[in-house]
Amino acid sequence: MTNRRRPAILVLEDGRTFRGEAYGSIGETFGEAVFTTGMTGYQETLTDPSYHRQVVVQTAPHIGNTGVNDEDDESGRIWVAGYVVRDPARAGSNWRATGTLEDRLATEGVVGISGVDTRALTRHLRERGAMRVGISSLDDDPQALLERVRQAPQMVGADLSAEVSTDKPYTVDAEGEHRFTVAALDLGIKRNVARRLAARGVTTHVMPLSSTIDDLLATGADAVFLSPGPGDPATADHPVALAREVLRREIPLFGICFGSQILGRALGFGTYKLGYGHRGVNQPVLDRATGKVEVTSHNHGFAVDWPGREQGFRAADAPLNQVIDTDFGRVEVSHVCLNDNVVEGLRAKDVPAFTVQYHPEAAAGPHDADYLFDRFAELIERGGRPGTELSEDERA
Ligand SMILES: NC(=O)CC[C@H](N)C(=O)O
Repeated sequence: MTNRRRPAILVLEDGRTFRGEAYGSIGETFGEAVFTTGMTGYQETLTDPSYHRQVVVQTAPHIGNTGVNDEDDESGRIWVAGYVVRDPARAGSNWRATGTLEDRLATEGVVGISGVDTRALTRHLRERGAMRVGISSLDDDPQALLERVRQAPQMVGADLSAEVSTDKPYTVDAEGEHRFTVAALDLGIKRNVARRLAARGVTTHVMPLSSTIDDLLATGADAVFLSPGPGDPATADHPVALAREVLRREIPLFGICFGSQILGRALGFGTYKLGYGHRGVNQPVLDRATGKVEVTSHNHGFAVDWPGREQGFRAADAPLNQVIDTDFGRVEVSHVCLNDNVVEGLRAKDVPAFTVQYHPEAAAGPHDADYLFDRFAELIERGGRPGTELSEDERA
C-alpha cells in the first residue's frame, strides 16, 4: 500500500508551507509540530502515548529501514497525530521485522508526509517554537488548510490523560523472585517502565487515571509510580492531588516526565512550556549529586518552573546544597539539562520522593539512566527513608 507519489502539503500555523508526498494514510491531520532528533527507535517513538496529538518530525533523514516488529511497541497502538520524514526506506529489512513502516502507518490511519526538507522545518520550529500544523493529501490549497490549522486545539491547556490511560487495572509480574509491589498511575505509561521494574523483582499494578489513593493502596503497593504522558501538566489536577496524598503518607514515590511535572506541582512549583522542547536520544543531563553526566532520552515540551527562572536564574547554578522549602519539606534540583539548564529531576529531602523529567526506561536506549530504577528499589527497600537515594557506591 504505497501512496508515495500522491502529493501532500504541510502547513504550519504561521503560514510556512512545505510540499511533499503522501506517506502512510491518505487524509488530513492536525496537531502540535515537534521534532525529534533520535537516529534510532522510530517504532518506540510512534507508539509512545506522550506523542498523542503531536505531529512528529524526524530529523534523521532515513526512516523505516528496519521495518516494524512485534517486540518494540511501547503501547498497543501508534499515537502520533501525524508523521513527517525526509526519505523513507523503500523496503524495511531486519531479522525481527514483521512488516514495513508505511503499511503499518496506513493500517493505523496515520497521515504522514515524506520528501520534506526536515532540516529546514526543524530550524523553523527551533527559531519560532513548537506550533500547530496540518498535513493534507486531500486538499492542495495551503490557505484553506491554514485556516483549519488555526482552529485546531493548542497543546497549552490540553488535558489528555483520560484519552491514553488504561480503562481497567492490569498487572505486570516481577521477573524471578517478587520483592516489591508498585502502583503505577497510568497517564500514558510505556511498556518498558514495568519491564525495568520487573527486572528488579517489582510487581507493577498499572492503574487507571480515575484511581483514588485507596485504590492505589488496595493493590498492596509498597510505593507509587507516576507515569509519563501527553498534554499540559498544568491541567493534571487529579494526579497532583493524588501525589499530595502519597507524599502526606510518606509512601515512596518515583515519577518520570509527566510524573515529574506532577510531583513538581504537588510540591508547589509551577510548570511552563518550553520553546520547542527536548525530544531525542542524546540529551546530556548532569546528576548534581554525583557530578556524572548521562546521555539520555527526552520527550517533553513542558518543564518544572524554578524560583527566579524568569529573572534569569539557572537551576544549574544553584549551590549543590541549596534546597527550597515546600509544603512537604526541603527539595533540591537533582538533575539539569546541560544544553539549556532546564530542571530535569527533583529530589525531596524530607519525604521519600524523587523524579526525573527524562526517560531512564528509554528503549531503544540509551541506558545510562537505568540506575534510577535501582535507586527506586533501594528507596523502597529502606522503607522509604528519604534523602538517601544514592546507592552505597554512588555515595562513596
Ligand atoms: N513524555 C512525557 O511524559 C511528556 C510530558 C508532557 N506532556 C510534556 O510534553 O512535557
